[in-house]
Amino acid sequence: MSSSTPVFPPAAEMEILFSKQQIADRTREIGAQISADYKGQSIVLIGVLKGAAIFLADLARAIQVDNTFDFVAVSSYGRARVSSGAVKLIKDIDNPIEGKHVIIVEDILDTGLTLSYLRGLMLQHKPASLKIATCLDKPERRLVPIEADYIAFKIPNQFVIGYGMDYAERYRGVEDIRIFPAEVAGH
Ligand SMILES: O=P(O)(O)OC[C@H]1O[C@H](OP(=O)(O)OP(=O)(O)O)[C@H](O)[C@@H]1O
Ligand code: HPA
Ligand SMILES: [Mg+2]
Repeated sequence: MSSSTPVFPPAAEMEILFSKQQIADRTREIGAQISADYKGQSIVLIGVLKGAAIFLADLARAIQVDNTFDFVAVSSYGRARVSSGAVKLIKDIDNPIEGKHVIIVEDILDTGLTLSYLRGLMLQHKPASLKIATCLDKPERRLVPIEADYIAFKIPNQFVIGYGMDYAERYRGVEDIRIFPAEVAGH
């Protein structure tokens, strides 16, 4: 096969890191934690397209307090490989968040470049409070100091797919979080 031919092995052949059931259980726990922390208040969840869409959909249904949600999209050129890590906003929030309790929702916190950029941007809108919820945290890869307030799972430095996360836009709909084979990622 030519080296430029994309290889998309079946997800079923990849090792499961977290099963659909484990993800559902942790999401429910985080939803309960958020519901307790914001008791009697309203919150705005801001999902970061596209990866966070699926976690946000599940998390929103696990939160018992009044909530709305919105989405932002960013483009990142060479983010994973270049430490300059320029990030640009390509879709802003639809509704104002000034004075609101905001939680940015991500699928994965990796180098931290996406979330530190978004955090700075959202703070300019003067929310009453701003927190971060992420399904996965890969602390070993951090290039900028940033931590999430709600984390479903911490993971080692392995490339994962599923539950919203992609390899070349594939596998986002895979229900478990699986380890993408390093030999394919590095081909
Ligand atoms: O901490 P970082 O190193 O910035 O990486 C994490 C970000 O990278 C991925 O998104 P990506 O920009 O690949 O787009 P996607 O959400 O559409 O997959 C992931 O969904 C996070 O948003
Ligand atoms: N998988 C998918 N997308 C990602 C990852 C990962 O491990 N890290 C940052 N973006
Ligand atoms: Mg993303």
